[in-house]
Amino acid sequence: MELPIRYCLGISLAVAGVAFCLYQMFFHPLAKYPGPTLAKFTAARAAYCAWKDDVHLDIWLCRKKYGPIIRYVPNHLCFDTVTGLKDIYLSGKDLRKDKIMGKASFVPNLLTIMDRKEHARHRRLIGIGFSQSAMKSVNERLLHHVKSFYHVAYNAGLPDEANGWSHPLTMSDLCSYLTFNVMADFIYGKSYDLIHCPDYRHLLEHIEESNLRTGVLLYCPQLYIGRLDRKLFPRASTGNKTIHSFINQIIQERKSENGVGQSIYEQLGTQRKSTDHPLTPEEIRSEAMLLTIAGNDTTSTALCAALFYLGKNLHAYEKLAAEIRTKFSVVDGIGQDETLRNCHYLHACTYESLRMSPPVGSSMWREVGPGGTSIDGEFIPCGYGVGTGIYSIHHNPKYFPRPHDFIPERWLSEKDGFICKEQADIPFAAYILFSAGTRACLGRHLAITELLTTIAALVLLYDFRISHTENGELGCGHALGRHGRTNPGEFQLYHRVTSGKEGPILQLRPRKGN
Ligand code: HEM
Repeated sequence: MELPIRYCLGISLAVAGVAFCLYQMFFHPLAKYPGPTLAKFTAARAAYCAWKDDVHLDIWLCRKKYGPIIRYVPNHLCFDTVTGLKDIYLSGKDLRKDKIMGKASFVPNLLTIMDRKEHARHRRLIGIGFSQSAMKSVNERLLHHVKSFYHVAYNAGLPDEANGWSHPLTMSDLCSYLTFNVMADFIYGKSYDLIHCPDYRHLLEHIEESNLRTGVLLYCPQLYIGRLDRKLFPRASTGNKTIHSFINQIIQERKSENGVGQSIYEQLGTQRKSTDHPLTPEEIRSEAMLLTIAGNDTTSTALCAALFYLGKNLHAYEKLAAEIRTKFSVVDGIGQDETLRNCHYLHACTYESLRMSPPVGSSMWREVGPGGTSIDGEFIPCGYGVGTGIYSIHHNPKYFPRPHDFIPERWLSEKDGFICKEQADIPFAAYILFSAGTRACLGRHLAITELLTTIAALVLLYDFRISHTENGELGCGHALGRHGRTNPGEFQLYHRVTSGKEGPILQLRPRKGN
C-alpha cells in the first residue's frame, strides 16, 4: 500500500529532526560542554535573551549554573577564565571576528570586518585620530563641552530647596546629550548642542532601537529571511534610515565646507590624498555610522554608572572629593597636565563602576581559524565560536571577591595606594571592559579621558547626591526584579549590543567659590 506523499514528508522530517537532535546532543564537536538544554539545538534562546535585554546576565547565570566553560549557543563556547580570555583575545592565535558579527553591517566596518588584513587597513587609517597623543588636543574642547553641560543641567530648573540643591536631573538623558555633543565634535568637527536644543535628540532613541534589533539578529540571522526583522522591529528600521540620512547630511555638509580641521572625518579626507588604499566613500560612511553609535551610547552609560555608584557610596564619594579638590583649584586646570592621570582614586572609582556595569556586557565572539586551536587547554575545531562574557567575568568571585559590592580600593596597590598598572595583576587580568588585543576598542582613550574629565569637573564644581525628592531609586536593582536584577546597589543595564539605562537621578549644588 502506498503512503500519501504528506505522510512520507512528515516521517522524513521527523527522522531528520531526531537525527539532528541526536547529533547536536551527542556527536557535535561541542557536545561535551554543559549549557542550557535548548542552547544545544538553537540560538533562538540567546536571541530571546537579547530581545529581553538580558544576554549579559544570562551568560553570568549560566556560568554560575554550569561552570566556567559553557555552550551558550550550538556552535559557541563561553570561557569564564583568565586563561581562556588570554587565549581568545591576546595570544595571537588564529581567531577572527565571528561571522555572526560580520552580518551586522552591509558595508563592513572596523567592528564587523572579518578579514585581518582589511581590518588592519581600516584600523591604521582611522586609528591615527584616536591615539593617546591625539587625545591631548581633545582636552580643551572636551572641557568646554563639560562645563557647558553642568551649567545648563544645573540651571535647567530653579533650585529645588532653600539650601541650593538643583531640581532632580535625569542623568541617563543628560549624559547621552553630552556624549553625543562630544562625539559629533570629535568625529565630524560639528556642534549639535543637544543639551540646549532638542532638534536631534530623537537620534538617540533611534540608536537604541537599532541596537536592540542588531542584538537579536546577531543570534538569529534567520530573521533577515523575508526581512522578518523589519516586521518585528518596525521602529528600528525607521530609526536606521534616520541615522543613515543624518550621517549622509553631515558628510555632505562637511564636503561643501571643505574644512581642514582635527576631526576624524577631516583627517580621513586628508589621507585620501596621501594613501595608496584610502577608504572608499561607502567605507567612510559605514565607519561614520559605527563611530556615531559606538562613541555615544557606551560612554554615556559608563558615565551614568560612575555617577550612580558615587551617589550610592558615600565613603567613595568623600574620598574622591578630597582627592580632586586637593589636586585641582580651578576647573580649567583639569586635563592641562599630568595631574588627572595621577588621580588614582578617580581611576579606581571609574574602573570599579565599569567592572560592575560594563556598557558592553555580553561576549565578543571570535571564530577559530583553519586547523583549530586550543583555548584554555580545550581543542576547538575550525569554524566554531569562542568568547568571554564581559559582565560575567567581571562578576566572577575568583577574580573579584565580593563581586556585587562597589570597592574601588581593589584597584589600588597595597604598597603605595597607586592604581595597579600591570596587566598581570588581578584584577586587571580579568578586566576586559574594552575587549583586548587587535580588536580592542578603538575609542578607549577618548572614552576614559571623557569619563575622568567629566567626573573630576563635576566633583570640583558641585556637590552631588542621588535625588532626595523624586524617583531616587531609578537605575537600582530591585528585590522583585528579574533574576540577576535584584541588587539595589548595582546599576542596571539593558543589553542591546551596547547598553540601555535609566537614571540615576541626581541633584547638584554649586560649591562655594566655583
Ligand atoms: C566606556 C566606553 C566604551 C566601551 C565600554 C567600549 C567597548 C568596546 C568593546 C568591548 C569593543 C570590542 C568589540 C569586539 O571585540 O567585538 C569595542 C570596539 C570598538 N569601539 Fe568601543 N567602547 C567604548 C567607547 C568607544 C568610543 C568613545 C568609540 C569611538 C568614538 C568607540 C569605538 C569603537 C570601535 C571603532 C570599535 C571596533 C574596534 C575594532 O574592531 O578594531 N568605542 N568597544
